[in-house]
Amino acid sequence: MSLAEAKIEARKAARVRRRAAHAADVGAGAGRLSELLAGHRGVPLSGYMPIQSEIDPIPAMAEAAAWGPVAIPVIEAEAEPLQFALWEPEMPLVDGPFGARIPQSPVFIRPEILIVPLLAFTREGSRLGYGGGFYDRTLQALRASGPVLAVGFAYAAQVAEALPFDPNDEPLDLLVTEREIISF
Ligand SMILES: Nc1nc2c(c(=O)[nH]1)N(C=O)[C@@H](CNc1ccc(C(=O)N[C@@H](CCC(=O)O)C(=O)O)cc1)CN2
Ligand SMILES: Nc1ncnc2c1ncn2[C@@H]1O[C@H](COP(=O)(O)OP(=O)(O)OP(=O)(O)O)[C@@H](O)[C@H]1O
Repeated sequence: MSLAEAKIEARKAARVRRRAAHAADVGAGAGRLSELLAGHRGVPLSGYMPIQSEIDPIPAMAEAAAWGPVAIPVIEAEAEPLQFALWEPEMPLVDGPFGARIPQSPVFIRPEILIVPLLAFTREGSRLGYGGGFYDRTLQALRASGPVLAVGFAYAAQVAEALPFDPNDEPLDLLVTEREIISF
């Protein structure tokens, strides 16, 4: 199996596990994320507007927004890093590419903490996304230009024993699930 085929298979398996976890979600994840973010108050951070069966970080983002700048990802172009637009609870949003909501009038910032959505993770800190390479490109660019903490946010059930690895894959620094905070 080629690497690309292995990633497709891993994504399929991960979607099944994530969907089941989402159906059973009682909302415990955002509390754990808040716990972690409380140690970094005022640091500019990026969350995300959940799509599909992603775990919901919005309550933790809303709390963090009381202390410092919070942003959400915006795709400016294919094969380019993501940009991050300032976000406030209840602000007007419009549909962006792939169904993720984005601000109507984006004001971009450089986050130092990225809450990263994912399909699957390993206990060694690898991550599998949707295959756009957006977070890989973004983390590579941010890591080259200054401090950044990549915090995966996922259901515990999204763990994989191993994931197909390509040299462009950027590792996570931390991972938060509804059960625990794992540092790599
Ligand atoms: N909530 C959230 N926002 C985000 C991301 C994300 O992963 N989650 N992104 C992180 O990159 C960017 C959006 N990128 C995405 C890339 C592909 C797909 C996706 O669903 N792809 C389809 C296949 C392609 C298609 O529909 O044409 C799929 O997964 O089946 C979703 C988001 C920016 N915003
Ligand atoms: N920094 C980079 N420079 C060039 N190509 C890259 C870079 N990062 C990723 N890519 C390419 O983008 C494609 C998609 O990458 P990959 O399958 O790892 O995406 P993903 O991590 O699942 O998605 P995402 O990061 O958007 O959540 C691959 O062909 C990968 O080699």
